[in-house]
Amino acid sequence: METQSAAEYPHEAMEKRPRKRPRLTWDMPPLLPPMAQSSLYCGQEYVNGYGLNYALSSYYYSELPRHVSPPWRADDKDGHYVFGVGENLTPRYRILSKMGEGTFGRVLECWDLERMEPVAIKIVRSISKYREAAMIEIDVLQRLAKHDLGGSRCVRIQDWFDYRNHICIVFEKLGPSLYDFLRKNSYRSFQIDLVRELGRQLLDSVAFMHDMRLIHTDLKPENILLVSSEYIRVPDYKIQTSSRYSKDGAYFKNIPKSSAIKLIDFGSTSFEHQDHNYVVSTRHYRAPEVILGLGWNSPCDLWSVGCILVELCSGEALFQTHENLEHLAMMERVLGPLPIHMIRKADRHAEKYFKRGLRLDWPEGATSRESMRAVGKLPRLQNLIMQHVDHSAGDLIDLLQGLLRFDPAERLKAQEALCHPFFTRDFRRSGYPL
Ligand SMILES: Nc1ncnc2c1ncn2[C@@H]1O[C@H](COP(=O)(O)OP(=O)(O)OP(=O)(O)O)[C@@H](O)[C@H]1O
Repeated sequence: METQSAAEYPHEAMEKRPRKRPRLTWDMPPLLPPMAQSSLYCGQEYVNGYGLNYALSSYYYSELPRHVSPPWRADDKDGHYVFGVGENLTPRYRILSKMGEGTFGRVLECWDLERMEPVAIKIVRSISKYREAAMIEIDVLQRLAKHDLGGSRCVRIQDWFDYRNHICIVFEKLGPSLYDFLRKNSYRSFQIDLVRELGRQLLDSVAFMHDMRLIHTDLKPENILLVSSEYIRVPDYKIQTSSRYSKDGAYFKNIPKSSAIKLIDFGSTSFEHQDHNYVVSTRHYRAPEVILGLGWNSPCDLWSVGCILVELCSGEALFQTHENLEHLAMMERVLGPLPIHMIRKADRHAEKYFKRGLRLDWPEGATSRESMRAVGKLPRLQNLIMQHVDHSAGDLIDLLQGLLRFDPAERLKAQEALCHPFFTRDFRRSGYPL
């Protein structure tokens, strides 16, 4: 068994969906990347999909004084800060690479020249609505940090500042997201003991937030980061019996060396006392009450956890859809019929998905044969789990049925889920290292 770092993963040709799915714009076709204005600045991300290597950029930047910020330059057309690898952000932080991008801004790996350690800095777009949301995120992060004494559940904020009209949030640097890990591992599922350990930590973090009357609202594998980038390469016995993967190296899969995870992205976090009727969550993880316009609260996070656990077991998102009616049809296919009392309360935008206010307008309302096929090929929850899980399937199915209850009032709460036999029963199983 060899130990490697996730940053060294080969990019495999099994792309099924974009690296990062925008929260609310996901239902629209993804935007093409803007033309690289200059390969020297933020164009670095367009060089064959990889960042410029540090040595190359430090060649360009060798002329710059070491401890100053670069001269002011205009933001790009989307309000993103234009950066160059190797230059300083402020005199304290040197930019090493780009780690990620979301709706709110870009996350850069930087070297903290004061504490001599790597950090991740989210540079928020210089657009007022994102600046305002960033200030709320900072408030949430500071509340979480105050109460999460061990700092083990949510990413730690180290500092924040306003730089050239960009709110910059300095975080501890974490490893890849669970989504990145699955993707770079050809979407091979995680073994059940790892799913159990990830699920336990995820629910513990959600319970912690809910105790503080905070609702994350955007839980998804992209927003769950492994603390460490290290992984182990092991033989993949499941796949050795399948002819699907017979290329070189395909008999191996990567598993994280440590299962420790933390939540990130509190940009959409909401307070429980607020009025909740707007649309939240990334499509695949969106709860039925959100789609039906019934109003939502903390149970919407537990629905997302249910979808995430299925994805970790199967390797693929459970509800791969872009539209509401198809999404509801998929839910019914996997979980059974929607309760009539929820159908009756659907708001005026959602009532069109139902026939005479009694049942889903499906398959009559389907937009294409392809859509009907996508729904039709989905198995029932029990079968789906049995296909992927060898032991503990019964307990896992029972837990998922509690997390994926249509009625939010009946859905398991995070603390209740943590007490479920899937987590508490003694299987004399091999624990997964934290
Ligand atoms: N502390 C961190 N350490 C390592 N990588 C990080 C860290 N924080 C964020 N990232 C990377 O940056 C990406 C974007 O971060 P984040 O989700 O906070 O941005 P966002 O703009 O709020 O995204 P969204 O569009 O989902 O709201 C993450 O998916 C992850 O890959």
